[in-house]
Amino acid sequence: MTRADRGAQALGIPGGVLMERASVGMSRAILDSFGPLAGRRVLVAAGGGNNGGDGFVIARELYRAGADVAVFATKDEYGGDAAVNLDVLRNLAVRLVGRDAFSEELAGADLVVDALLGTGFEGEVRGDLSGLIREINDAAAPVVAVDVPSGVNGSTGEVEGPAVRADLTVCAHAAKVGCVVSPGGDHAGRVEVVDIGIPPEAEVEAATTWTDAASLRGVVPRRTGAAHKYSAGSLLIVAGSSSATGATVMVGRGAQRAGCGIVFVVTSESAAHRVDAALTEALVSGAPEDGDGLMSGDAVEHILGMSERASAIVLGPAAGVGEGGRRLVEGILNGTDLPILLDADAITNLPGPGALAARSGPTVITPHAGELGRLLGTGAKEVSARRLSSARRTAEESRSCVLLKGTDTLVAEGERVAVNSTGTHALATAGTGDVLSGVIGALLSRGADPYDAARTGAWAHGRAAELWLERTGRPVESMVATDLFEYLPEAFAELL
Ligand SMILES: NC(=O)C1=CN([C@@H]2O[C@H](COP(=O)(O)OP(=O)(O)OC[C@H]3O[C@@H](n4cnc5c(N)ncnc54)[C@H](O)[C@@H]3O)[C@@H](O)[C@H]2O)[C@@H](O)CC1
Ligand SMILES: [K+]
Repeated sequence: MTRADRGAQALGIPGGVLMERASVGMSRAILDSFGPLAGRRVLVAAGGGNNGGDGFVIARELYRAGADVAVFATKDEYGGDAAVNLDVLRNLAVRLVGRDAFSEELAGADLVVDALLGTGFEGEVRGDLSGLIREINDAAAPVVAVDVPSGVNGSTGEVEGPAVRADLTVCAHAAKVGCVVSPGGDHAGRVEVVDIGIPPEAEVEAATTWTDAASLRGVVPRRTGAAHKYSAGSLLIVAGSSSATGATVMVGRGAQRAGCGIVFVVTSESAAHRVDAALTEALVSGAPEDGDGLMSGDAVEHILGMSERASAIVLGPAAGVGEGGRRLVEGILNGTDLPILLDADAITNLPGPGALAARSGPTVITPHAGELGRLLGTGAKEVSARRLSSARRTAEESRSCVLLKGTDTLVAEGERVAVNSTGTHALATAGTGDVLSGVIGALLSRGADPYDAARTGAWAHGRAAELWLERTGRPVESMVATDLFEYLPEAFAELL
């Protein structure tokens, strides 16, 4: 954003013009959501930088719309465009209030505009600003954040101290990373983007992008007229144990609904007939198991033999954790160059991200924060606090594609990170992760590259859950993972 902003100014567009356009657009968005504001009390809290400058223009615009506007400015002296716009307010019937009157204004406000800190902020909020932020969060009035909720790092989504909890965040030019990546994203409320007039010459290619349907056009591999079941994608699923067959079935059915031509399954010998009965269209075989009913290291040979008929492998769900599992994972990773997706127990069986770096074939891992925390040795809490950098770091150290699950599922590979746009908390239920592995595995088997397979899979999986909610009108709590199968085809249809 900073580079796009500077680029526009280097082309000759004055910073004050960008500020005016941003703030006028934001004001319109505010009025659309909370208007009409005639006679209503609005409190604008403005910080010392250009985010505060935006706040001054928004104050002027909402005043023009008839609101009773009070502005609290944190600094005594302003410079540049912010100073110009603060001076305009002195000529209008907008009340400029001091810190002593802030709390009282806040108590009487119908709407609060948070223009304290924007993209110029990082680290932990210093000084009196943290007190202001706490007060805003305790107030009854709805809160609109300008560009980024104050206290949220706009570039990473990290939150190190108090941060504003907004109902609406209005972003200039593009959604800020911090407004969509957790935990910052959980502070942003609804996110709206307003155009501020950045010309194409000043556009910057972002390292972090938003996976929406438009960004996936042309990415999903199509089945051609000359296809046979192998050319349409042949996936080998290595999963489950004698006592756990459900996950295997979920992966298989997810893969089938994501267009995989043929699914092979290898599972523990004593479970094979049950998986076979549940997966009508799949070819299921059993592999040697240990005393606990888990596939043992001895299963590697059988699995590698089966892999000769496959174009991708999904390795992991419910296969068990331990010495046998470790030998299994190691043997498969080193034994084939096929694209491999590792999930759940297969991730836990890895000694560290470096264990994947030596592979010559493509690898995708799909951990949640707990699994990634174990893999990195940092713990789930640290991963949850720094999702973007944790995913990036893992992608770098493992030289793999990393899908970090969450409400803001991230897909990281090399320098790139994609933030998924679909999904609902209905997905917070057992088995949905297995379905996701199957979907991504199917896309890998159909020839999609790992990054595209992972972000397409995440998008379609989230979209299927949204469609289930829309079509059935049922409460989020009642969704089960198998509900996704009916809606995956419709989700994919939206991408074709
Ligand atoms: N031409 C431009 O530059 C445009 C800027 N825009 C607005 O300007 C914002 C960026 O402005 P700035 O770069 O001036 O930065 P900000 O206004 O986001 O932040 C700078 C202010 O925050 C304070 N600050 C920084 N770190 C702090 C910390 N840890 N604790 C307490 N205070 C801290 C600084 O002292 C300074 O007063 C954007 O978010 C957007 O709202 C938009 O108006 C679009 C155009
Ligand atoms: K803000």
